[in-house]
This record gives sequence, C-alpha cells and structure tokens, in this order.
Amino acid sequence: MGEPQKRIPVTVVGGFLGAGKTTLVNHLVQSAKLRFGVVVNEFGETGIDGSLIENVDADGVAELTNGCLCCVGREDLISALFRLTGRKEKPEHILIELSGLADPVPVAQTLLDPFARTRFELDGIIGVADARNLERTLGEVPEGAVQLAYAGAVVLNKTDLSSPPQVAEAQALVQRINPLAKVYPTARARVAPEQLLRLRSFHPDWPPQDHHHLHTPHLQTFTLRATRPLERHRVNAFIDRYLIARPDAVFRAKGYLSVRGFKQQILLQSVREIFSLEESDRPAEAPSELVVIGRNLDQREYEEAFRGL
Ligand SMILES: Nc1nc2c(ncn2[C@@H]2O[C@H](COP(=O)(O)OP(=O)(O)OP(=O)(O)O)[C@@H](O)[C@H]2O)c(=O)[nH]1
Repeated sequence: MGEPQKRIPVTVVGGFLGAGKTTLVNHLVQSAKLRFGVVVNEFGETGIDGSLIENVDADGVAELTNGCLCCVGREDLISALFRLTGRKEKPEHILIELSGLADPVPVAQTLLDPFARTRFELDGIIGVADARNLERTLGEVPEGAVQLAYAGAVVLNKTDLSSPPQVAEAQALVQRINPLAKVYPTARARVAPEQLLRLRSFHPDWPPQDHHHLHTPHLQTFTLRATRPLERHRVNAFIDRYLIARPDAVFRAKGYLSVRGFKQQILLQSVREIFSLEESDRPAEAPSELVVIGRNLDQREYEEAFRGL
C-alpha cells in the first residue's frame, strides 16, 4: 500500500506575449524555497521555452509542443503533470507557463476535473502584463483581456521600461478588467513568492459557467531556420529591418542563432521594438532557429531574409 498522496498545488501563469512569464517562473523557482515542477506550453514547435527555464533539472520541466494547450492539450497536460509527479523527488509545487496566446480558463478547468483533483490542487492563476505595452496590446487584441480577467494576481511587469503615468494607466486598466485581482507593479517580475503562491484561491464552484473559450485571432507563428553560421552584421540588419522596425506587426521573436565568431549560440529575444542578445550555453554547431509571432507578416519574405543571413 502506498502512502496517501498529498495534493500538489499548481499555479497557472498566463499573460501576453513577451510580458515576462518565463522571467516570473525563473524568479519563483529561484526565490521560493520549494522544489518545483514546471510545465511549459510552447507555441512554436521548437524547444525554446523549456530551455529558458533555469534551476530546475531537465526531468522537472515538461514541454508541451502541440500548439494551443487550451484546446488540444487536455490529455497531454494531465499526462505531463503525472509524469512530473512520478519522479522520486516529487515537486512540492507545479507552475504551468502558458504560451502567450492561450486562454487560462480551460487549463484551470482541466486541473479541476475529478481525476486531476485526486493529485493536484489548482492554487491560483497569475496574469503577467507588460506595463509599457498593455494598452496597445489590448487595443489590437482585445480578446487578450481574458488572460487578466480570471487572474487572482497580476504581475504588472517592465516598470523599468515604462514611465510612472504609463504604469498608473496600466494598473487602472487591469483593475477595470479585473477589479478583484491584486496588482503588483514590478521590474523583472520580482514579486515576493508568498504574494503569488499558496493562494488557494479556488473553491469548487469555480470556473464561471458563462466563460466562452476565446482564441487570440489572426496571429501567425512561424519558425525560421538556417544551418550555416550567420554573419553578425546581417543579423543586426535583420533585427532592425524585420523585427524592431515593425512593432505593430511583430509582437514577439525568440530563438537561438549561431553567429560566425561565437562559440555559443546567441539567444535573441524581442518584444515589439525592445530586443536583447545574450550568449547562451548552447554550442554554436546547432542550427539557428527563430520563432516569430505577429500579424499580417509575409512568411516567405522572412524565410528568404533569414536564409540570406
Ligand atoms: N527591461 C525589462 N525586460 C524584461 C523584464 N521582464 C522580462 N524582460 C525581458 O523581456 C523578454 C521577454 O521575457 P519573457 O520572460 O521571456 O516573456 P514571456 O512572457 O515568457 O514570453 P513568451 O513566452 O514568448 O510570451 C526577455 O528578453 C526578458 O529578458 C523587465 O521587467 N524589464
């Protein structure tokens, strides 16, 4: 006879593309004194998001790569959760990081189904929003509000890139969408873990009966690939011309690039017109891959431009 199982709290982290979900997950893993399991929902088919999770060993991270977790991933999600808890050292808390396009409600519903409830307890939904871009994003993609509407806590991130009036406006906007949420303005998602974990915010009559599952429409995602090393000056020109010069069309890009002269791959991340380049720990022999998410983009044009780097 096994010992009775304690239910493991699960926190769902949702929010807009590039708002800082992975940054928050890494911060929680690093600062909360708990053994974590992490489920990452990739929107592209590459393993980029999983590789960005730090301080959790590979067996403690489950990647779901089949697109929108909210519609096709129910069984996958439950299997991933059971896989994480099948380890000898069971996680004490599980974080599910949604792709920036997913609706958190069906995921929360999955966790509340009777089978999942034998082992897991939905602890809370956290929404991550980018204080600098929130108004613009909601203007373009109003359906995105669902990612904040059901959150118990909203991390209003990137205050370092926003002016105080921008932060105040974004905070007011979040409270209009969700007057019940606690809002934490911050940079680099540095909110004290006890504000976000072990909230036990769900009672059995959740979820709302009238929730209609929403998709964020008209967004494209594609992966650009190249096998030979890229030239640095061409990469710079590509970033200028195809990513940051089109902030209303390219919402998010991230990937690993092998650039001539560098022994490790370079991690490129962009969120609208802000971008960063960092040396990663991946060897530069691997092919370059860049996931691009945006709207009204000519994929062929991007593929050709990337091939020419
Ligand atoms: N300046 C600044 N940059 C930030 C902050 N938080 C995150 N970033 C950067 O913003 C980019 C996106 O952050 P992520 O944590 O990957 O965002 P995400 O929401 O997980 O992204 P997706 O999963 O692609 O939707 C990265 O380059 C981060 O380093 C912040 O508070 N300030």
